[in-house]
Amino acid sequence: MDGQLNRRSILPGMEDGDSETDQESFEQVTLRVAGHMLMVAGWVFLALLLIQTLMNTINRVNTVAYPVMSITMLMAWLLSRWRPHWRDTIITACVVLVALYIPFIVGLGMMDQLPHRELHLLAPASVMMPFSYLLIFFVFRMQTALMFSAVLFIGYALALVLPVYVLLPDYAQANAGFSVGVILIAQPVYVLMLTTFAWLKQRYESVQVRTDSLEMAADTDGLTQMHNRRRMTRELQRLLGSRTTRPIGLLIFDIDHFKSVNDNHGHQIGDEVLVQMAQTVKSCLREGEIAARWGGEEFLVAMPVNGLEDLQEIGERLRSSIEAQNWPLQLPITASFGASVWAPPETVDQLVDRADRALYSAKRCGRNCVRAYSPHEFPTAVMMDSEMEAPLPT
Ligand SMILES: Nc1nc2c(ncn2[C@@H]2O[C@H](COP(=O)(O)OP(=O)(O)OP(=O)(O)O)[C@@H](O)[C@H]2O)c(=O)[nH]1
Repeated sequence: MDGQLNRRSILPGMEDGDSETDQESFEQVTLRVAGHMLMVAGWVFLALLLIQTLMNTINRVNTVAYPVMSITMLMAWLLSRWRPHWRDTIITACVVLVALYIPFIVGLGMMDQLPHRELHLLAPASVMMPFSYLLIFFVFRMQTALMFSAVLFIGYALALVLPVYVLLPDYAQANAGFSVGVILIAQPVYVLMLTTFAWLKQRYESVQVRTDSLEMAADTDGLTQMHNRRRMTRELQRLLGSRTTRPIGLLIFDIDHFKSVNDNHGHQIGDEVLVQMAQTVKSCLREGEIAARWGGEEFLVAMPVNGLEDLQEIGERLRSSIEAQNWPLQLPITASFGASVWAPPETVDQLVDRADRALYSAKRCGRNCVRAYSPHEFPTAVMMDSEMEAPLPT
């Protein structure tokens, strides 16, 4: 086991690509639903205006707005075909436009048409309604927002309908009644649009949470909960790319004779040692230092240092605190360390490779020690296990 987990190993049967496909199809669904909603809202809106025109109740504002809105929507449609990746922005812009426009225009129209001062007050209220819905959907979750919106809508409908029949004389009722009808139809359309967006947002958030936890799992070692190799490589690249004034030091260490721990006491004890090792490393970390399980029984720590000596001191502190730990079954667990300081412009691989060579040197020197990379020492540094002579943990 190399300690590296990826999505495949976390969710058996789930391929890496699966989640990406999931997300892609979700985005497609999102856009399709939003597009359908916009189209429905647009058609309802145009139909309402068309009815008004046919019934000759259109006012001077609508005369300008009708062609303007039609042209805007046509251009939005053409634009989204021409630049598909702008589609969600265009759809959002159009929905906001239509959503604001419907009550606004109807409100103005109503002000034009209603003969009684009392009813004039209701017209601006129709402009305020969408903002109220918006606020409700902003504050509450979808189901609660829907409930409040329904209550608000019923109250508003009564406030609109009753005065028309109570206050207006017969001759004005038909005209005002029509405007009131248009306003009332606009309200559910608006709530429907907000509901759709609230639903899409909820879906998006749940996909996001799932994606984040998958990302997290893909970057974390399952046994020790430390960063894994994949994450550490990224962190190292970030560290080397950052403009820190201090040199970057790297420690790589490997538990001594870990195979014999497994062979003599079983893999479960081996795992316990690895978990305790991770806790020991984490407890020794200071701000700005990062650690990972690099693979198997190998760990890596990186941090800004003042030089190679400083790095060796940090390694020595870690080595002695590992040695001083109370390990499962009182095993005499120790680790050997390799240290190297980044020499630009070398890559992450080159830096790790130099630390790894120093680690071989530490193993060769009897283990349980810290060795720094020295370029003169390593032309033939790779040693066989049999040449190493530290005592085995029993
Ligand atoms: N329990 C357990 N063992 C692991 C895990 N990953 C790797 N190992 C074991 O770690 C051991 C590594 O052994 P070697 O590479 O021979 O190294 P070593 O015995 O530590 O010897 P030196 O490094 O030379 O001191 C192998 O027996 C692996 O099976 C793990 O996740 N859990």
